[in-house]
Amino acid sequence: MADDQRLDLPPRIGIDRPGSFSRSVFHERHPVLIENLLRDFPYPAHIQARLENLLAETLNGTVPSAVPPGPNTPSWEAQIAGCAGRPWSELPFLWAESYFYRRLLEATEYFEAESPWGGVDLFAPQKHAQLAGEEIRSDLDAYAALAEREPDERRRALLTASLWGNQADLGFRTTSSIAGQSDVIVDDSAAIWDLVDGPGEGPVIVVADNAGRELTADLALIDAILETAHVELHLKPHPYFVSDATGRDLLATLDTLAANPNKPVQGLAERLRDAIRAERLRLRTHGFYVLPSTYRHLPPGLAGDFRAAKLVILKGDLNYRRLVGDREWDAATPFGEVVDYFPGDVAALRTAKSDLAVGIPPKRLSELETGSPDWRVSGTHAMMQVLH
Ligand SMILES: O=P(O)(O)OC[C@H]1O[C@](O)(CO)[C@@H](O)[C@@H]1O
Repeated sequence: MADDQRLDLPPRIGIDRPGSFSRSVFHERHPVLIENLLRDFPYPAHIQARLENLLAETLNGTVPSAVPPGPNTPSWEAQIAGCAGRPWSELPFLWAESYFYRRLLEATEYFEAESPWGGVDLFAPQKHAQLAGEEIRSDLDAYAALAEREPDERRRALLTASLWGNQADLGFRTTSSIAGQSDVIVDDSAAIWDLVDGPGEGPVIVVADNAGRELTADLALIDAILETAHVELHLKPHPYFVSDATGRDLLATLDTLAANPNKPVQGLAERLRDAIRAERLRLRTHGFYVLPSTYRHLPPGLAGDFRAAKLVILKGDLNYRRLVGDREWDAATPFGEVVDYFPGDVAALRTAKSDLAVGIPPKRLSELETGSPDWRVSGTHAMMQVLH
């Protein structure tokens, strides 16, 4: 279980505390997630049984020593060696969740070349439903209307849309519905644009999170960034957490944009496709993005890419957990102090959907704790935090 061993870091968030959000993910959300998979796919009996057994194991069992099939075997071997035989209930939240999703791919034979279920994205039905949905259509109508606005106003709107786009996380919606947008608790947006427009030949790297409404908003933001910088969009190499965006999702999203009746949206699809062909927009992926490690343990190649970038924009809650460390931080701890290890300039854009946060001004923090006690996990509060 590679993670930072520094003794002065707060304890890791676990999944054992009754009443905690992290425990509810395993005990309330995952049973529904498995039920949804059994509803969405006509799995044969052996896959149904594997899914049910996996769920039971996570609720009451221990971690087996076998390494689930798929890429990154050496990393998983090392990770599992540190956890085999331990009850799931004792595992750190980040590790347990990441391993759970890897085991889901095993149960559904995702990596089995000879299986008819091999390569079938188990979350595709939910992703497709969102891409075909009314909410995306109305997002794109709003995008089209932005064409009339002043450049600064457009930029502000696109960054805000990408930030709140993170609410559209289908895993989160498994058991919770998000009740509206409250406020942006920390807003470092000016620093983001300064870095994007600043000197240097390096690309702006956008590390994507969810497909669907979030990726759609991210692509509109990327189009605006392309006016002053090259962009690299980093996607997951294979399905992982519920709606995580892969290359296949990106292509489906471009098709959705191209088929939209609004001319400005069709124009967006065309510019993005041209930018990909011309390699001003590069699509990348990396095995690191589907491991339980934090960003403190970046592989050297990816760390070098981040160092050379103008700015790295990390989207979403899971990336935030991996950046900050999934620990019981005092939320008033300065963001820069916690992430000063990061190899380059970094911006985190997330709606808060898990227990951790840092960089909240103390006065604001006490207002939140009294006025909106569930602000950390409700998805209704957002933050844009920058280290440079
Ligand atoms: O899609 P995001 O923003 O990374 O969020 C994933 C969310 O799913 C969870 O992992 C729970 O399943 C949360 O902890 C996290 O907030």
